Amino acid sequence: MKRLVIHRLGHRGEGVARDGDARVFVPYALAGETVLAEIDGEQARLAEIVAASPDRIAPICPHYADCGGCAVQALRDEPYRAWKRGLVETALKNVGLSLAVDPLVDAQGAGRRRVTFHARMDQGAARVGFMAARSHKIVEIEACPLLVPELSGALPAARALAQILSARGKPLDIAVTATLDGMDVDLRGAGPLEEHERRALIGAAEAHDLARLTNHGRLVALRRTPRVAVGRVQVELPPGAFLQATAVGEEALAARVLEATRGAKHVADLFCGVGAFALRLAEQSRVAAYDSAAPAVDAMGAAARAASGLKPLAGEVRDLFARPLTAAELSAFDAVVFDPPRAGALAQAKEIAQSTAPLAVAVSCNAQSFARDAAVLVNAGFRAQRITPVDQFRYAPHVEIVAAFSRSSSQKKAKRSLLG
Ligand SMILES: C[S@@+](CC[C@H](N)C(=O)[O-])C[C@H]1O[C@@H](n2cnc3c(N)ncnc32)[C@H](O)[C@@H]1O
Repeated sequence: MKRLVIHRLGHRGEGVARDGDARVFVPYALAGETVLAEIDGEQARLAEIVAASPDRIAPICPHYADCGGCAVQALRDEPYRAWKRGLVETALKNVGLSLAVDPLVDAQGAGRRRVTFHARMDQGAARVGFMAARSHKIVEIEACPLLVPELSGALPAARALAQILSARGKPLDIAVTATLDGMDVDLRGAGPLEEHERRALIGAAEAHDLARLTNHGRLVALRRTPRVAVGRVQVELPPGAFLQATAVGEEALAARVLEATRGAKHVADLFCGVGAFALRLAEQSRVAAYDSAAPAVDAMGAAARAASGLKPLAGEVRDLFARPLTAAELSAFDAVVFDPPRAGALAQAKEIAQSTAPLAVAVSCNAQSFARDAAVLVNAGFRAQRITPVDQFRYAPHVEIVAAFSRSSSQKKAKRSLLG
């Protein structure tokens, strides 16, 4: 057991201490605290807080520090917000960008509208909950206070579904999304179902009033078609489709995307998903939207066709990692919005940099890949107008970012002559 002084909160939310020349990460310890910890390489297990930080508060959840979902729940609001905003500032500094970052926007709203539980089978019994941090151990929980009330039945439903498949002995991921029509559940890990399992799952879907149950995206039970509201439009959600974690988070990101692109006649929305931005953008601009997930692009298109008063919205299925929009293609747009997965969009950012597009709006769920892609734009003459961190994963080390980058017409002209 070692006595350690925590000097800062790291980017995964753990306390960072020094043990001689070595750096040690102590989960659940806060900056300024003196703790006793068991050290194992770079990691340490918090055994006792000898001197607590004045910023330490009681966590809201009894499973905190067990279930692995929340990294920082025992920190006062103000330092918590400073830490999250600092994640973005630090990532930018690490790529040589010293840019102003807005205060953190709280986007917890009514709670997270999607959750993935894990199930492990133990002698014919399903254990369902969250995975402990840095472990495959399942922590069985009673409820998660971060979820929307519409997901209050998600755990009992997940337990019932997992129990039906427990004889397989395979671990499962059970993704549950709250929709306008009830819970939409997608099972992963079971493989193809036997007929008796399918029948039992259909029974459980009825008993737990699920809107839809799919297995690896394949329909098991459809009781109501799950829809989500996107602005004033409704979208029929394809199984397993991406959705921003909170409704308020999606609105906060979309509001900033709309504000930045106001006045743009023709906008590209790259990595559009089911159209969280594209369907709203189509209220003010002509939009071309791209994503590699065909069901998402189809759902967005159907929603646009059913809506009235939207400007033209063209959806295209395209793998933007393998085949990013080229600089020449991008030059047709007045603004380019891109919202890639965690890996970021390096190839796409390089094409934006080479294009004559005057405005790029980056939305990201990863501060490191955001900073790397932002550096590509800034080095090509774009100036950051506004960088806003949005907190829809409260207590977790994830932060969403929305940032607008613009460049002057002389820089556009220089690019145009390069492109010929
Ligand atoms: C962070 S989500 C954003 C979706 C949408 N903008 C939203 O806010 O709901 C990232 C999207 O990238 C898509 N995607 C992942 N890999 C891709 C690729 N290689 N090419 C194009 N789209 C991809 C996913 O299908 C997903 O819809």
